[in-house]
Amino acid sequence: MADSLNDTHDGEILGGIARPADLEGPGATQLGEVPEHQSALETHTHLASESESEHVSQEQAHLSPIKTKPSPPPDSSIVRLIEQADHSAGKLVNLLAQHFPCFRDETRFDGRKVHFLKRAQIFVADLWAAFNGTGYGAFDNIECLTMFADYRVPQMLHTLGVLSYSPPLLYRLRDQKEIPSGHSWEVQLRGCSIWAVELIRREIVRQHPEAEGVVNAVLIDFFLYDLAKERERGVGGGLEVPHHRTRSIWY
Ligand SMILES: Nc1nc2c(c(CN[C@H]3C=C[C@H](O)[C@@H]3O)cn2[C@@H]2O[C@H](COP(=O)(O)O)[C@@H](O)[C@H]2O)c(=O)[nH]1
Repeated sequence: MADSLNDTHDGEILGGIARPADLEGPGATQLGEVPEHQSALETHTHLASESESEHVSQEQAHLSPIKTKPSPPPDSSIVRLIEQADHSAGKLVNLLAQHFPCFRDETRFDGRKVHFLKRAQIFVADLWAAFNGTGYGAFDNIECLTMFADYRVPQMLHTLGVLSYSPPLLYRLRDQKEIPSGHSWEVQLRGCSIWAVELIRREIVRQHPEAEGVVNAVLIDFFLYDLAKERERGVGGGLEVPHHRTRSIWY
């Protein structure tokens, strides 16, 4: 799935395993090494062992004290970040993930790192939608965002017959038992939803060439999410199976 995203879109799609080449920067490289509880901007510290401490204190006796300047607090003012992104939706997503650990929605699948960045992407899409693509909501490449991989859209895609589930997964969903965050099923539900929405987008464009550059994953996601909410209220036939249950901060 991810390889095809990469092959066909030249790394433009942000979610899934693909990561846009033009968005890789020092921040992006750093992300992989920063534990979730530690801000990417925090200084790396380590607790010295007892022998190290002794060694250090003997050495320090011969050295003048080192004056360390406290590092300035990170400028994570949201307007500054938006300006820094320079109208690139992908850049803003990565800046948000870099500055706010709670947006750093990344996991591993099949030995590879996967960047979903759902909340960072929905932030940018909200900005785009709320400002109607102008001012702070003006982005040159809104089409580089993926759908927002959580639990409503996969449920809707399944109800529409776009996604089909293996029997063990179906049992788990019907039982409404938890699927742990990062479990292969959860990652596949999210990843396949991204790919399914991309395939829907391509099919729309194939049938309506004038929709190229107009229809994007954000709009398809908003449509499917609203549809899922309607179906939940019993409008239009309900939903086939319950949505997956995962406790996580990433949705
Ligand atoms: N894929 C996708 N997920 C979406 C939305 C929305 C609705 N849109 C706006 C809402 C706030 C932001 O400003 C969004 O633009 C909420 N959610 C997610 O559903 C969850 C809320 O659960 P419940 O309320 O029970 O459906 C929560 O994880 C939330 O992030 C969407 O459009 N697409």
